Amino acid sequence: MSSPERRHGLSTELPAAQQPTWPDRDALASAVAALESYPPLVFAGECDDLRDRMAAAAAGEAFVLQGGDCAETFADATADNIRDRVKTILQMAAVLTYGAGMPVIKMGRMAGQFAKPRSKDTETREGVELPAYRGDMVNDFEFTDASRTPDPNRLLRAYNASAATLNLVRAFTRGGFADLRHVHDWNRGFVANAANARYEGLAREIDKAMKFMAACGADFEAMKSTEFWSAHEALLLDYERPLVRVDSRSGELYSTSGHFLWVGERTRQLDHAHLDFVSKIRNPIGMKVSDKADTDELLRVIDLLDPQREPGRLTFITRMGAGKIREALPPILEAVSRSGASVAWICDPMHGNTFESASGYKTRDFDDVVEEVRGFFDAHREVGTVPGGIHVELTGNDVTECLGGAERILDGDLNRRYETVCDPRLNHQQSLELAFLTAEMLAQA
Ligand SMILES: O=C[C@H](O)[C@H](O)COP(=O)(O)O
Ligand SMILES: C=C(OP(=O)(O)O)C(=O)O
Ligand SMILES: [Mn+2]
Repeated sequence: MSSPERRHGLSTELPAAQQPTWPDRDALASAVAALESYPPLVFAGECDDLRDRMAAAAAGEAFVLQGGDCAETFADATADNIRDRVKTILQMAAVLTYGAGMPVIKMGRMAGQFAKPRSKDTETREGVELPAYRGDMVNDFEFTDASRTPDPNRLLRAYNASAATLNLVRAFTRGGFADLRHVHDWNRGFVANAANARYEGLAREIDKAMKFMAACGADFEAMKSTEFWSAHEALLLDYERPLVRVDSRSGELYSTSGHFLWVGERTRQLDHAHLDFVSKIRNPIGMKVSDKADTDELLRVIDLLDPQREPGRLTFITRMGAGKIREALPPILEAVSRSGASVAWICDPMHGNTFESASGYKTRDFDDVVEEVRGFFDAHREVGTVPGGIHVELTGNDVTECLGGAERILDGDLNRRYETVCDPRLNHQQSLELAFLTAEMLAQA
């Protein structure tokens, strides 16, 4: 049996928060050995390319859009769901590209987002206490003892679901589905809906720009495909460590589970395993930063993860809450700027704005989401730093999980299609609205 402890010198000595307790250690060892033998999902050279793209975002020459489910599930990894999520991201990206006047780096919270940190280790329903759902990579959402018991075979199912998802994403984005002319037509359909009349002006401007490009003889054939990157939280170390590989070109370590990995708010302790793990891989990496982040601690994180101050290496994904960002973000931006690090800044307007609705659903209000993005742009303007992108939990489906938006989803509507197994996502319509509103902010930035 191979030993994950010694593989590539990736330590398992350090404490790691939010890891499951696998009851069957032999099954875990077999699953880890199988993962070690599987082909990489991404190639190191692609990760290098993405690092270059992220350097442009850090410098204000590109804008990042990261989007996808809070928690992917095996059952929902269907062609239709994947297509509709990619379509939503492409539509948002087209609008943002126009607003920003810059390339948009498109990244799915996809093909690996199968593990979740939780506030509590257990969940209690009607007096029955079971392990919390920790993502399909660990256990099943169904509330039974058997389903909630962590099962290491799920690590292999997660790998397979990620491989199938990434394969289809690559096919969609390279095989003609991403044609800018289709994407623009879809967006015309969106503004044709009377509820979205507010966005007609911007859509008309984009229409004119497309006609202008066509008249100038722009090569639309070259715009039939696009780069699209995979990203997920590097949470479950029994999945991440075995998928680390030595790049045959450089001898350096890369995660091959996704192009971009981030460390979450609950696992970013400086002396713990997750930051140590990402410090050892060459991929572009991110870390979530809440309003509770201490600036001295962030400077030490930079020294650990980006000692060479390499543009594109490190991204901070801020998630502070609409009511806190204007106060909490500027001092952090100032301190990080002074350190000389060239980090990319991305706004996650979701995780600081979660609350329980009167009817008991975990939800977010669309207005809070927009307000946090506005606060993000304002904070960067105030300090003179670069707002580099947004990070959104979304789906291409017409779910009812977040309140508000032009369709005015109310608390009483949430039960109609509340389908997430973890956090509430913007639906297709709300996602496009956010893109139009962010494009307006970018145009003014
Ligand atoms: O996306 C992540 C959630 O915010 C995290 O898993 C915590 O959720 P919980 O408070 O429902 O456990
Ligand atoms: C758990 C998540 O976020 P955070 O680490 O910011 O809480 C998430 O992105 O789903
Ligand atoms: Mn989430």
